[in-house]
Amino acid sequence: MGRKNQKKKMWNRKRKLEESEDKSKKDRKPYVKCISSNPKMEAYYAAIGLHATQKSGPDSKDFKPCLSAEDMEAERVKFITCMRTSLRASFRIAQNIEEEFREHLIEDVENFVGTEIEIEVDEEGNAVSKARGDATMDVSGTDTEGNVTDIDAGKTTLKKLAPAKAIPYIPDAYQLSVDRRTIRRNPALQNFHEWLKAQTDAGFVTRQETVSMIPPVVLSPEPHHAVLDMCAAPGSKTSQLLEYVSSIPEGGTEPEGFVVANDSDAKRAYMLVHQLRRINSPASFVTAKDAQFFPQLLRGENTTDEERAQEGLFDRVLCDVPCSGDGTGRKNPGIWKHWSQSAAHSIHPVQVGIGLNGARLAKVGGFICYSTCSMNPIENEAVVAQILRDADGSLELVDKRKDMPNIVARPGWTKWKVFGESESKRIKKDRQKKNNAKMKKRRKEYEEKQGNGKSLDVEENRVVDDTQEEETKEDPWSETPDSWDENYLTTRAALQGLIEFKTFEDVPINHRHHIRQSCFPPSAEEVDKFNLERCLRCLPHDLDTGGFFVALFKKISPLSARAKRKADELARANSDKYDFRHSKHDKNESKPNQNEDIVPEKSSEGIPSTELSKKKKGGYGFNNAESFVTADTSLLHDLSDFYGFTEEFTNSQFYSRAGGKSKILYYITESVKKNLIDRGIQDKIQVINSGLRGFERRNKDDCVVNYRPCQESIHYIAPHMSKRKFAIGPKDFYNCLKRGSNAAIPCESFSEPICKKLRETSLGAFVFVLEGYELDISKKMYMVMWRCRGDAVNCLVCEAEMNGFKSKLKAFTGIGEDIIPFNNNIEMHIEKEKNESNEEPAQTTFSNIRDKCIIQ
Ligand SMILES: C[S@@+](CC[C@H](N)C(=O)[O-])C[C@H]1O[C@@H](n2cnc3c(N)ncnc32)[C@H](O)[C@@H]1O
Repeated sequence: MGRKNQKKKMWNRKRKLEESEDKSKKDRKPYVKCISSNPKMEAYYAAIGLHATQKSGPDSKDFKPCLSAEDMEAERVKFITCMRTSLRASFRIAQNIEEEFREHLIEDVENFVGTEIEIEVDEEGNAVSKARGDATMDVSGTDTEGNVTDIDAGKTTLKKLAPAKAIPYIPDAYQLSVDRRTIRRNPALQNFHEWLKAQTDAGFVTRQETVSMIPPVVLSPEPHHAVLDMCAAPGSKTSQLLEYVSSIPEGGTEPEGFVVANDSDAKRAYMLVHQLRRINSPASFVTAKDAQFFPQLLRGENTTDEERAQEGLFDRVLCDVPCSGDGTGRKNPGIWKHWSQSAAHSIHPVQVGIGLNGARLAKVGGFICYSTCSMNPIENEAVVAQILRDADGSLELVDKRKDMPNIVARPGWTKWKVFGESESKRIKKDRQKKNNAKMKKRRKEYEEKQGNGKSLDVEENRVVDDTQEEETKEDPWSETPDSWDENYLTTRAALQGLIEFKTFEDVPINHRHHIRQSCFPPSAEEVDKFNLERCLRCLPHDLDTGGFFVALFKKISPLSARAKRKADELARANSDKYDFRHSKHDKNESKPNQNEDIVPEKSSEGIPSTELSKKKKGGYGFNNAESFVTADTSLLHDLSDFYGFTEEFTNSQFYSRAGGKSKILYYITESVKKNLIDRGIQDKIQVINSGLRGFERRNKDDCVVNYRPCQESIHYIAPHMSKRKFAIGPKDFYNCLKRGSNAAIPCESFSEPICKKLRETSLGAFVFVLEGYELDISKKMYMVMWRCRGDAVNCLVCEAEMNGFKSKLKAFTGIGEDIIPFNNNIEMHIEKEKNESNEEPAQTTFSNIRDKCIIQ
């Protein structure tokens, strides 16, 4: 093609791009506030008694029944008002970082958001966006009472926001008085946002919803524990669990515990790997499998009697199951639009199946946590009751309230009403037709002729009330029920298509596969036995959070053969009905295999086609083409020689996923190898990832050993290195940090002895460690470097980790600078308050609250 034509094509492409950008700008709809309302959801929750209990006193953590209609209405209003405000953002400081450094980060938090902050708001009190001048965010209810500052700044004013609060039942966690969008977009919070991003990238801080932090704290694994997270993606709870098991025992060089993070959706499991990379721990093992079929990991003939007696491998199991998610309405507007009671019934059997398999996989004496972000008893207490029923006395519920003294959580319910949704597909279609403008008009005319505004759909036993539908469209949440009488509330629910079934026998036979016996409340005898009140029910207005449910089981004996059979049957029935097995590996499987021992599958049936094709190309293991296999021995020998490892170390801890001279060698902990790989986990399920990248092959062939260590695992590998490792002082360390990632750093810029050593070092990778931290591995002060051809070295550390090093170096030695200096205005503000009141400004310290927050 001639040059002229090429240019023409390029200009055409550019023009088209500009046109499409212009078009998309024009088409961009203005920000419209989503109405958080759903009449059916409101009618359902009122009818099943969500507003029937209240706090015993304003600061009480106990609850009592609402005895009057006024009390119930007050409860409803509190609930609704809260549900309609946007969710406050929250974050926590990682638990696996050094105490000294944690204190430093807490100080940063105090400086940034520990005092009242003034932010710019528009005339309606909405926070002003820095990205789009016209867009505004809802921060209503976040200001300190009546404290709107009357400073005129054109159309905007300054409004004082309450300081961040330490979350009293989660260690080192904070809840802000603004939502995520405001943090992202308001200029007053820009520095704090930058700080938050940098610390998140470095793995020291995790932005996580407050209630989502509860299950790992309830489980509180010990550092040597084997933990299973059955439904793990996107991984916020997994990273929290990983922090518990990532600590290195005294005298050791790696964690003893591990977390298996599983999700049925392989794509989501890959996202999980990305999320966990921040934590930089080798103690994770990511798999993709329907949790109902996650296998028992016995060791065939080598299984000991003790292992058989314990039944499961895991000390802690988290079942954060898929759910309708109606507790997340404060951050997910879609919940309001799409809520349906059927969703709870549909997901209920899968939730029971996952919980039961979790119980089977736990050790006797271990704990299983069941959690959902739904408020619906069908997904909560009904599931817990069925798990207890099927487990036949092997499990008991544990009340964690006493270990989390400041948590406000309502007791689990022992009775509830069961509703079915009357809307069949046909009825739904009809209703959509009715809402069609033309149909509506005709219908109105017809009904006027009939002389009333209502018609009864006899077939479906459903009252259709158009006038009501019109009214509720506006703002159904602000509508007080005419009466709090139970019968009235049930009828009101019927108006929304919700039909109550008093007993299972009332459920029409053709609906019983959907509305199951297990959805109904337990019998009086079971109520006494199950102790459902020990569950934690978190309602949004109790702690200004999302809605959440948590139950903790203790496994007191192995599951009976009958219980296991039941679990198998349920899982099989569910897998026939629902396609939760997103992974390619799972889709070819139809039988649960919990009771199998590790017999590698011999047949080639059930192998994903991609894996088969890989086999044809590469000729490696067919069960799991991505299996971890011990790396090439000659390569490991060369590595040991060049970096000074013992061969025992390299031979046992480096794996490749493709065999031969693969691009990456993975570093896997002894405990992951012994408990998972050696037990044949790879023969049973799809393994997505494990360990950390230990060595990476270089494309250039200019060095004796063409593999360089990776920064992500260097803290675990370097203690075993006896060659090419240099301890340097803080100034030399900072010298590398200030130059940035991959920049050439002249040898002469280091102190004289280090410069001399560097000049004597041959081409290739080496490691710097901060003096005094050689054996203090948990502080992670190792850096991967490269000796270049000229008189220079490179620092092979990415930008995010460089920032992390800067923060730590400043905290440990006082040298260097903080990555994001905090807002000077706030400093001035504290100073001003101090001068005015001659005492410390209120709420500037979190330490008091932190002291109370030691989880036992
Ligand atoms: C509530 S989310 C889990 C959230 C996660 N624990 C966290 O804290 O980030 C539920 C997850 O379960 C997965 N899932 C759905 N059905 C599953 C099944 N049968 N087995 C395993 N995972 C499943 C979904 O893909 C989804 O990622």
